[in-house]
Amino acid sequence: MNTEAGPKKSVLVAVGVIENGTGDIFICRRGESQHQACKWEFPGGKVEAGETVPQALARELEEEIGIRVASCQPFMRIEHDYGDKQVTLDIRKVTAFEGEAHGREGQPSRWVPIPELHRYDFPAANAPIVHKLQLEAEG
Ligand SMILES: Nc1nc2c([nH]c(=O)n2[C@@H]2O[C@H](COP(=O)(O)OP(=O)(O)OP(=O)(O)O)[C@@H](O)[C@H]2O)c(=O)[nH]1
Ligand SMILES: [Mg+2]
Repeated sequence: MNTEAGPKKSVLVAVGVIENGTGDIFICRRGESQHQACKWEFPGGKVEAGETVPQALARELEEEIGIRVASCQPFMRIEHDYGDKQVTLDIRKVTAFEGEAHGREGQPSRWVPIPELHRYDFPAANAPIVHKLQLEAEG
C-alpha cells in the first residue's frame, strides 16, 4: 500500500526492442529473484541519475547481452502500476548494433519471429509492445 502523501514515484526503465533485420526480436528470461520473476522481457534496466534513456539503454544492453548499440529510435512509452511498483517503460527500437546478442548474465535468451512473440509470458506492462510490433509486421 502507498502510505506516503502524494503520487507514487515511478521507476524509469530503458527497454530495447532489438531487431536482427530478418524480422526476429531478441528476448531474455528474467531471474528468479527479480521483479516479475521468470517472465520473458525485452532487455534493459533502470535509468540512473544523470543518464539519458539512450545512455542507459546502451549501458544495460552491453551489461546484459553484450552488444553495442549503433542506432536506436523511440518506439513507445508505457506507464504501468504493478501495485508493488510503478514503472515507466521508455522503449527504443534497436536497428543496428555490434556484437552477438547473448545472455551475458547466464539468463536464457532467444531470437523470436514477431508473429510468435505473443506465445511468451511477458510482464503485463509489455502487452502493448507486442501488439504494436505485430500490427507493424502485418503491414
Ligand atoms: N528490462 C525490462 N524491464 C521490464 C520489462 N517490462 C517490465 O514491466 N519491466 C520492469 O521494469 C523494471 C526495471 O527493469 P530491470 O529489473 O530490468 O532493471 P535493472 O536491469 O536495472 O535490474 P536490477 O534491478 O536487477 O539491477 C522491473 O520492475 C521490471 O519488472 C521489460 O520488457 N524489460
Ligand atoms: Mg534489466
